[in-house]
Amino acid sequence: MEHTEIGVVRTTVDRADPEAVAELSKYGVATIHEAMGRVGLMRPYLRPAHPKARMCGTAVTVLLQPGDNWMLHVAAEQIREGDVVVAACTTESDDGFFGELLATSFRARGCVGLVIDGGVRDVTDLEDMDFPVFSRAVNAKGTVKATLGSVNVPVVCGNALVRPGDVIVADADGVVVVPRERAAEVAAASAAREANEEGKRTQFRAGKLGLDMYGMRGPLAELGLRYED
Ligand SMILES: O=C([O-])CC(=O)C(=O)O
Ligand SMILES: [Mg+2]
Repeated sequence: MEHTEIGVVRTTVDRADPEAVAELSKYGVATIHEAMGRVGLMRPYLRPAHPKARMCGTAVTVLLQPGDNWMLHVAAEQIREGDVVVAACTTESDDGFFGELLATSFRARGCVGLVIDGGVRDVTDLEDMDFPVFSRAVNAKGTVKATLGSVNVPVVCGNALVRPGDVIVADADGVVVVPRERAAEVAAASAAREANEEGKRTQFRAGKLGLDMYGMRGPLAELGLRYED
């Protein structure tokens, strides 16, 4: 997707249903990604800026220009309780767009985390604040406020399409985007998947092998797998 909308701030966002967001917050990124049909994952170069980072919320999207964090300040005004800010950039840039000052501002507006296809700084402070951030880099290099981008337009962040109001879940495994219309359905599918895994876990704990649980012996024999002394 091309980033074509520059100089726009959409002030009305159709956010995912809060109950579905609360449901999704119970599940890990791997579970949600699988339950969705193996789609929606951002690229794995987006990493937590500190180990405990985890978040679930509705997206306020930002389109940044490289080396310029002006639109993050514009976005702050659009944040509502429970939002995650998702910041993409018109072209690759790993400067330190965001730090503890912006985190303080975002949190005061109700923001529960940031995903940014760019760099962040002040990561020790972010950890002390327990403000979850996922970024492509940690970089002390600062940014300017000189060029227009956009807020609350569809963006591509970490190779995934994010529309304002979509659900973002991020944990140590990565970042997944759940389209806002699918939030309740994906939460239900995640619950079913988790129940299924609990069944398998119980059997593994009891010593059962995947070979038997998944009926793998027949296909392996058909392919000619031999057991030798
Ligand atoms: O001020 C900035 O441009 C980024 C930063 O370090 C902060 O938000 O603390
Ligand atoms: Mg700072």
